[in-house]
Amino acid sequence: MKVSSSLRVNNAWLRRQTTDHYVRLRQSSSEQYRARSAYKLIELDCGFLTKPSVKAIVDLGGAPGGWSQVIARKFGWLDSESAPPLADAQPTKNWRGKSVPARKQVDFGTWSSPLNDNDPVGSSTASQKARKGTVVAVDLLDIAPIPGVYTLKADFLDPQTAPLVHALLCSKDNPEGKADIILSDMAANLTGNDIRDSQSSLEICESVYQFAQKHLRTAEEIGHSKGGVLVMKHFMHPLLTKFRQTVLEPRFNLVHFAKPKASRSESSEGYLVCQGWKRSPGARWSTVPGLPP
Ligand SMILES: C[S@@+](CC[C@H](N)C(=O)[O-])C[C@H]1O[C@@H](n2cnc3c(N)ncnc32)[C@H](O)[C@@H]1O
Repeated sequence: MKVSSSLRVNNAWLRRQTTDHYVRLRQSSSEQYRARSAYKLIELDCGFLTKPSVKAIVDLGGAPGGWSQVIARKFGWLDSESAPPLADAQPTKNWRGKSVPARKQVDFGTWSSPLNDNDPVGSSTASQKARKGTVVAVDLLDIAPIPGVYTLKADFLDPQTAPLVHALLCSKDNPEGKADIILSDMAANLTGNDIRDSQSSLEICESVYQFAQKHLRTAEEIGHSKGGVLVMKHFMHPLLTKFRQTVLEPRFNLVHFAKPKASRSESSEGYLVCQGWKRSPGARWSTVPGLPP
């Protein structure tokens, strides 16, 4: 009997799904993570997610929401019914200065606020106490609401996106709109062309780094010693080691490659974990056409 190749692929996928430790863990655990990738972040976290000074986290490539669920849980949002006070809702204006109420279509994407619309401005002491931090998750795809998480549907590589992420980070406790931690699990759709795919991955890392240069907090006790933390997914690229050595290492106290156990061994993905963002300027870098060095 002839077995079609798509049937064979489906069978292999099914076999992998039913035997995979993390798929089973996800299905049996009470956390109800939306994606097995949640366990990658849990393994990558060397304590930075729980530092008391961490108040603002950006989750890039956040759909379907596994990493944001992990963060929301660490911040205490998932243990509480209460929403943050409306007084902290940002932005009240979009990047063009237009007023943007919660849950509104904006010019290049949709963002939704984690706020409870019925909660009047700063009215509830309980909600003040429950406020543990700001989470902004960005993806090309929809992210179903998660308590405590602003979700923004937009292309992070579009230059219009970064100002909106920044605006969402701004609050009365964080008027500069700095992020303590920037996470990127972004991956472009694979084309099957290894050179093109690894180039896209490096371009994504460069864009995330450029965002970090502007928006990552220095000097707080967060990662290794002081300063913000940046975690970026990457695929193998001939220039990756150079990028790490010339760009990341001069700007962070500690940079290491990590391959969490939850990351499938057959995947060439890995993560750059950079801790302790320093104030001093490092090497300038850009191979992305159109982006300033
Ligand atoms: C591996 S998934 C992330 C899984 C996520 N960390 C979780 O735990 O649910 C990678 C995501 O990156 C997103 N992505 C890829 N390129 C992007 C871009 N330019 N802007 C925003 N999101 C992007 C994809 O849409 C995809 O949802």
